Amino acid sequence: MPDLEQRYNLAKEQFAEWGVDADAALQQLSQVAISMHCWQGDDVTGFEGADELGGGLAVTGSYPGKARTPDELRADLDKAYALIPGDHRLNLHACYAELDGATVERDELQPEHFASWIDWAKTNNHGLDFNPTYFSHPKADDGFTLSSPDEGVRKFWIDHGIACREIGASMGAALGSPCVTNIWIPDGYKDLPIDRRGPRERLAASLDAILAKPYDKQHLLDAVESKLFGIGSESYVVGSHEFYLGYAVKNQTVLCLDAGHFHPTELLADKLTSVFQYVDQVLLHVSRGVRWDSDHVVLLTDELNALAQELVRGEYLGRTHIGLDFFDASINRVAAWVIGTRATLKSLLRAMLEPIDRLTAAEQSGDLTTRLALLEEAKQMPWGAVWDYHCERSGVPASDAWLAEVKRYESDVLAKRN
Ligand SMILES: C[C@H](O)[C@H](O)[C@@H](O)C(=O)CO
Ligand SMILES: [Mn+2]
Repeated sequence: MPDLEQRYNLAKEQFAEWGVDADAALQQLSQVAISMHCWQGDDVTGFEGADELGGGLAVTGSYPGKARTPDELRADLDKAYALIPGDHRLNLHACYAELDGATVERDELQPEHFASWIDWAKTNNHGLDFNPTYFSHPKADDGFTLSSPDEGVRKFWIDHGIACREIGASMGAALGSPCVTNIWIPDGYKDLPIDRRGPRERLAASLDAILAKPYDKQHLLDAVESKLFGIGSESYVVGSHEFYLGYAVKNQTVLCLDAGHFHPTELLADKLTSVFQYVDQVLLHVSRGVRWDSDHVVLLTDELNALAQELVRGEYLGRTHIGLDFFDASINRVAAWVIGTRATLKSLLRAMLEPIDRLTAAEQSGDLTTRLALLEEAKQMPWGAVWDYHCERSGVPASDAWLAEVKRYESDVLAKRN
């Protein structure tokens, strides 16, 4: 049985015959930092003592071993990162503040409440991204936050957004890498609204107030995220795709596109070349909806491959922030991170190993037969040998060897939590 390097060298030759440089693909892949989401580790619970998940979000499953404290969550994240090739980021939500038993309302959060996260990120070479938390809170219980008709409620959430931008900017400054701070709100109606206009006008004004203060883009990048519907907001979501696309174009914020936030047959891949005509940067929330926005763990699906192909073929990686957004409590949570992050990296590697020049030449000369034939043959090229070698060279387990590590961690650590 040839070792991984020998297998790689054989694969590399085969790719070279196709006109593809496998070394260059691995070099490009190693530059990609995926923002792994903290909320997969504890079913979006956070550390404020919330006992119910709000905002029309739902996590199903009761797999044992969920992280209960910041230290447990960081230990679980460490384990996951150790099984993924490359240096990656962490995406934090405001409800993961460390308050040491004090009561600090969300509109009063400060960078110091995230000091341990920042120290940990610095030590482990992770960039940080951030999100204000507009759900799982009494002031969001009626389904409205930044678009609420109640001025006091609206002000509270505007101040939360302002506090979170300050926190994001200080994370970015401390780590020397811009912190993408993403606004997603759950606001909407279960049933048919009469006034669709008022909430959207209020949301636009609230966003303007939150984003009024300019920050250095080396520290903070603002993003806005749309959604089609949530549980309890089936008929109307204030922050729809059209709303935020318009807002992002007008204000040149980053536009967040979540794979689960569109109609089930509507795919993100075809949206990228359109939105990149009008916005400079995109934040992707890589997710996997099954029949609805179910936030299943990301796998190497056709949909994910198509997304990666668009990023690579269009040379958009430098303008794209890739974050994960799924939460599954029916399987080992560390494994969920590893499966989803490795799948996302694999999709990018496969796209980087495509014979793009030959495909483009075929298309431009009108030889659509060759284009289709090459696309099909590309599927059986030995990209798996390239991936395994990349894992080994990056010091992480190749193939399915990571699973034994997760199982060991489960019996040594997770199973002892109750
Ligand atoms: C927890 C996140 O803020 C959330 O998943 C958001 O990004 C979203 O996609 C809501 O459906
Ligand atoms: Mn999302």
